[in-house]
Amino acid sequence: MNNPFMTPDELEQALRKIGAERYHRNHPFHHAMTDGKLTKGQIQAWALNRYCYQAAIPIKDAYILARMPTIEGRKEWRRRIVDHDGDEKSAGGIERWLKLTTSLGLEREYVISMEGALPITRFSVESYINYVREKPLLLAIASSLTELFSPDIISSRVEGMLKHYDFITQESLAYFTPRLTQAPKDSAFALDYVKKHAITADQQQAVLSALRFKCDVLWSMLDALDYSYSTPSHLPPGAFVPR
Ligand SMILES: O=C(O)c1cc(C(=O)O)c2c(n1)C(=O)C(=O)c1cc(C(=O)O)[nH]c1-2
Repeated sequence: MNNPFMTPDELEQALRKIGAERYHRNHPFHHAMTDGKLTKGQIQAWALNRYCYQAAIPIKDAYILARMPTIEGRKEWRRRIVDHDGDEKSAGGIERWLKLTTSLGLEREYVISMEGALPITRFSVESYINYVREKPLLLAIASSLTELFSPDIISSRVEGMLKHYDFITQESLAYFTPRLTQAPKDSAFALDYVKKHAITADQQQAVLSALRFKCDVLWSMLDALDYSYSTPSHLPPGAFVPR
């Protein structure tokens, strides 16, 4: 099928439509979380599995950084890595995520080992890293565009969790506060890049499928949690068992 060439703004609209339909904000597990329907064990499992994603982000960003041809682009992508890994002055996002898992009663070393993560979590995260490593730079950058939609899900998550779970505090959710300013900065750069560099109809279609792929990564991680922790007998061998 021949797809027509879109203006950059039409491309942005098409990307936003994908987010509206496929972003993990629409997942039943997210709704259960924000409606106060999850047990502490399910929230522990979510935080433990999500650690794998957090830990992968600077790795995939390093693959992008290595291929960025401009100083401006490298500076931007280096900042993203520092946001997650931290520097001499401040702890990064991964460390802040570990504060959350620790506050939930999970042992730091156990979380970092990823031993208790679900197989699908590991496969999804690995496929994201591989995607970024193997695809052209344009698509690697496009796959980060789920961040266009993350401030909204983060706000609803934080609000819902603080309202419904007495074991969650503002402090334990501190990971998310800087994300509300970091993510718009990240996604503004990435969106601008994609709008400028997707210059054929085929490239535009590829950009859209990169975003669909990334939505699938996030969606499958919640599918796995939903399936495995709704019914204890669905737990794969070796996975974290809530006590
Ligand atoms: O809380 C969320 O639901 C959520 C989603 C996403 C996302 O949409 O990929 C990211 C984050 N958080 C996040 O904290 C983060 O640092 C991040 C980096 C990226 C990326 O692909 O480069 N996505 C996300």
